[in-house]
Amino acid sequence: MELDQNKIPQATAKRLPLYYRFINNLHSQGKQRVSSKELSEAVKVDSATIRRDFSYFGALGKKGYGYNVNYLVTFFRKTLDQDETTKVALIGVGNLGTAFLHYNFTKNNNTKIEMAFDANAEKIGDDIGGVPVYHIDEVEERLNEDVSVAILTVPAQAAQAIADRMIEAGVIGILNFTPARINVPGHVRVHHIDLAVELQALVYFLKHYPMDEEEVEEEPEE
Ligand SMILES: NC(=O)c1ccc[n+]([C@@H]2O[C@H](COP(=O)([O-])OP(=O)(O)OC[C@H]3O[C@@H](n4cnc5c(N)ncnc54)[C@H](O)[C@@H]3O)[C@@H](O)[C@H]2O)c1
Repeated sequence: MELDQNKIPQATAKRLPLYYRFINNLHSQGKQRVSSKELSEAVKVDSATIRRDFSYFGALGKKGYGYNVNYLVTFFRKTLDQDETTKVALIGVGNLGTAFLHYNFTKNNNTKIEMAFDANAEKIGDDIGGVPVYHIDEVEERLNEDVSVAILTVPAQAAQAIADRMIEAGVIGILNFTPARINVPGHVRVHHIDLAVELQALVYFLKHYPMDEEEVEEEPEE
């Protein structure tokens, strides 16, 4: 059941946590099997894509049976390294940042926001959703080697300087919610989440690829 990570297309790999969350729920409910149709409805990915994705995992659904939930759970846990918790730092405890701190990520997967930083003295010292908020000037002393991922929810104009600082402190993954494009060295991965772009994409897809209840067609790859 070994998986060569390099052979999984990136688009498939990105859907892994989504699949994992749902399959894990089924598993904890004691379900033994799941059909690609059920999966498709739950994770909102068309069933042809699911079948193709799952074939990369070596999970071949049987007609009239579907997929074996135990197999999938074991596989996803192993692949996503769910035994290990990834520690995350959040920078910018404003509207968006505060909402994230209240959201309990660990319920669904093993990432945990360990600490948060802000430049505003009024926000320092608070404990939001169980996460301590420190002054941004303490980044270097607070961030230890364990924290490898940072979520950026600062104003756009602060994004690059903050990213540089985080990387200097050992961060190798950045989830960037600011509209700013940031430059990073080659060993750092940035995922950019731009709600305006996502919304535009949704509207575009609604216009050009209207949903058809009978659909089995594949969505275009990113
Ligand atoms: N609020 C939203 O719905 C939303 C949606 C999509 C994207 N965004 C983007 O996310 C980012 C945050 O948005 P928001 O609405 O939470 O803004 P906000 O103004 O409420 O929060 C920004 C926080 O960052 C802090 N900050 C400013 N400079 C800093 C620095 N140098 N170091 C550390 N902290 C610093 C501020 O004190 C503040 O607490 C923005 O870039 C925004 O464009 C927001």
